Amino acid sequence: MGFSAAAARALRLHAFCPRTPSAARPSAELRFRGSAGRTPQAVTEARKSKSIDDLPGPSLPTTLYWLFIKGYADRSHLLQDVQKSLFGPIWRSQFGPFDIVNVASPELIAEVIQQEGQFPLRCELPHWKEYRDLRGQAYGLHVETGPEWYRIRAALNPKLLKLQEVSAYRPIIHQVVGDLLGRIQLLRRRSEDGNTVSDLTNELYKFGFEGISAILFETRLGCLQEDIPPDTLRFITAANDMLTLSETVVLFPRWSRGVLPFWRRFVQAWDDLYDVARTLIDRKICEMEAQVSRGETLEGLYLTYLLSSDKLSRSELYTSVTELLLGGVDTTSNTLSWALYHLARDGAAQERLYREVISVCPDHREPNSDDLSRMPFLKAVIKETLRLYPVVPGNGRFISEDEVVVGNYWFPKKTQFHLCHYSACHDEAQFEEAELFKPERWLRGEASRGRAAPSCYKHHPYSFIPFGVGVRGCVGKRVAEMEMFIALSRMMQNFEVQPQHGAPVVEPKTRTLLIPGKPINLRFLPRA
Ligand code: HEM
Repeated sequence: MGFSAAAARALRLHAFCPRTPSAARPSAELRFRGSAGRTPQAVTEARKSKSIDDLPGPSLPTTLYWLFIKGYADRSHLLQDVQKSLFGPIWRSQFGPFDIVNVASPELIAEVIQQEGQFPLRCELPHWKEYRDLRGQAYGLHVETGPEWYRIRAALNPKLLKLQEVSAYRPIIHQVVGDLLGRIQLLRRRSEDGNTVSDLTNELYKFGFEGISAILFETRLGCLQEDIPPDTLRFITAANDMLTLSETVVLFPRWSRGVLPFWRRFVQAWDDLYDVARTLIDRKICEMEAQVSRGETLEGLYLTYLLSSDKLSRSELYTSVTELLLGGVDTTSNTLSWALYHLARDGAAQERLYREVISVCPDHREPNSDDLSRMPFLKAVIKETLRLYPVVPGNGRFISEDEVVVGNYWFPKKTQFHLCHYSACHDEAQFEEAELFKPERWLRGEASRGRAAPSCYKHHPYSFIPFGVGVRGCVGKRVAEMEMFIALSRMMQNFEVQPQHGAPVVEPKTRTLLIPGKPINLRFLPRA
C-alpha cells in the first residue's frame, strides 16, 4: 500500500525548517484554520459531520487482491489513482497494523497540512525507537517528537536551508561532480560500444553518497573510486540494508524478533551505520581539538558548525547526522537518473538545456550560484522530473495534537493520513498532458519555442510539493537542488546523452521511493 511504504521509509527522509521554505510555501489565501483554531461550537458541529467509519475504501481481500494478484505491490504509486477513481479523493484503507486515511487532491492535501499542528509527525517509527532504546542511543530527528524534535530540527536547520549558506558547499560538490565525470568517462570507455554506462542509477547512488557525506562529515569517502575503501563499502551497504529491512521489520510483531532473521539484520545494519558515522565524527572532533590547541581558527563546513554550535549532545549528533545522510542519497540520485533518462529521449529538450548551459558557462567553466540562477531551463528540467517522478510518491501526517476535519469528515486525534503526492502531480486537471515530460511548462511567461504552449503555474500549489511542506518539510532541499543543478549542468557541458540502442522504456516502481523499474543504460557521447 502506498502508505505502508511511505510510513516505513518516510522515516528515511523528511526534514524541516524554522518555517516553510518560501518556494514550497502555498499562498496565504489557501491556508485555513485547523481544528485548533475552531471554536468549541464549531468542533461540536464538526463532530456531527461524517466520521472515519463513513469513508469509502477497499476491503482487506480487495487490497490483497490488488497488491498481490494484480501486481500493485511494487507499483503502489499507481494504486493511488486506481483507488481515487473508485472512491473519490478521500478514502480509508486498512492493512495489517495500518489504518490510513488517503487524500489525493491538492485541496484535501492542503487541508491536512494546515491542521498538522505545531510539531508535525509523518508517522510513528516504533522499530527505529526500539533499536535506539536497545542501544541506549539518542532518538534523533525521526524518532523524537514534540518540542524535543523541534529542538533538534532547530539545531540542524541553519547552514542547510538558506541559499547563501548552502553555497559554501559548492566547491566540494564541484569536486565530487568532477569525480563523477571521471567515473563516467572510465565506464563508457570500458563498455562494449565505447560509450555506454550501464545501470546509471547505481553510479549516481555512489555520487549521492559521496556528495552528501562530503558536506556532512567533511571527509571524502571514496565512493566513486575504482576500489571503494572497506569502511565506505560497509557504510553504503549498511545504509541500504537498514532502509530495506526497515520496510520489512515494521510489518512483523515484536514476538517474531527472535524467530525471523529480519530484526537481527536490521540491528546489525544500524550498528554498522552508527559505528562508521561515529568514527567519522570523532575523527573530526580530534582534528578540531588539535586546531584549537595550536591556536588556529576553526574553519569547516557542516560538521564543524554543528560541533561548535554545541546545541546537540554527542549521541544526538551521531544519530542526527546519520539520519541526514539517509535522506540525502537516493533522493537526489534517482531524480538525476530520471532527468537524464528523459533528456536522452528528448533531443530538443537536451539541446535547449545544452545551449542554455554553454551560453552561461562556456568553455567548461564551472557554474557558480549566479550562473545557476541564470539557467531557468535547468531548473525546469529538475522540477518536471520531480513532478513526473516524485521520489517520495506518498508522504504521511500523523495528526496527534488535535481532532481535524478534512473533506467534511471529522477525524479523532492520532489519525494517520497518507498524502498522495504522485496522484496529485499526475492529475490532468492540474497539469495538461500530465504524463508527458514538458520542462517548458515551468517557464513563466516564456515562449515555448515551437512546442505546445504550456499553461504554466496554473496548478494548485499543493499539487506539487516534492520536498514536502511546512516546518517538517525537507531539510536537504537546498543542498539537493544545488547538487542536482551542478551535476546536470556539468554533464551537459561534457556529454550528449542518448538511449542505448534498442533500450526498453523504463517505468518506475515503488520501493518506498519511486525508483526506475529496470536499469537505465545511457550512451555518453563527449561534446567537442
Ligand atoms: C531530490 C531530493 C530530495 C527530495 C525530493 C526530498 C524529499 C523529502 C520529503 C518529501 C520529505 C518529507 C517532508 C515532509 O514531511 O513534509 C523530506 C524530508 C527529509 N529530507 Fe529530503 N528530499 C531530498 C533530498 C534530501 C537531502 C539531500 C537531504 C540531506 C541533507 C534530505 C534530508 C531529509 C531529512 C533529514 C528529512 C526529514 C526531516 C524531518 O523529519 O524533520 N533530503 N525530504
